[in-house]
Amino acid sequence: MKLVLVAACALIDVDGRVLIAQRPEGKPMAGLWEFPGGKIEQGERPEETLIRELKEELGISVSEPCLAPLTFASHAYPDFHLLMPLFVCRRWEGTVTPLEGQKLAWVRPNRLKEYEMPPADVPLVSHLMALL
Ligand SMILES: Nc1nc2c([nH]c(=O)n2[C@H]2C[C@H](O)[C@@H](COP(=O)(O)OP(=O)(O)OP(=O)(O)O)O2)c(=O)[nH]1
Repeated sequence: MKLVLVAACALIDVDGRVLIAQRPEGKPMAGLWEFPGGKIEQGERPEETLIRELKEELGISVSEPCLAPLTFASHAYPDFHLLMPLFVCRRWEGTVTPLEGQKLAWVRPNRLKEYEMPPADVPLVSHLMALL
């Protein structure tokens, strides 16, 4: 079974809301809501992946000390096993902008369950609720 490493980040605004993004049409799991992030590339550390992805997807600059590890997902999809650390970040520079045409939503943790997420993400929501 292929092991896929993905780094994900819950951005949290001053009101304690969490940013989620809708996976676009044409991608696997299209329409589901996920945490921003992406696959960890060869030679990258997860923090570097997130700094790169948050810039590419959302146009914001994040510095490494602002990325705090929260928990991780370990989930068997039919065709690969996902190992995904989830960081939280409360400070960034710039304005969150959907640069890849994705829909974004700022959601209170107790309402995250109203948004359908990939199965790997479901256990992560309670960790966010406990944090916030
Ligand atoms: N970014 C992110 N990915 C997630 C989450 N939950 C979850 O199962 N995934 C999965 C979906 C994908 O299989 C993988 C992330 O890959 P990706 O978004 O960089 O890539 P992709 O599926 O668009 O595929 P590709 O075109 O880059 O090959 O992790 C999540 O909360 N955030």
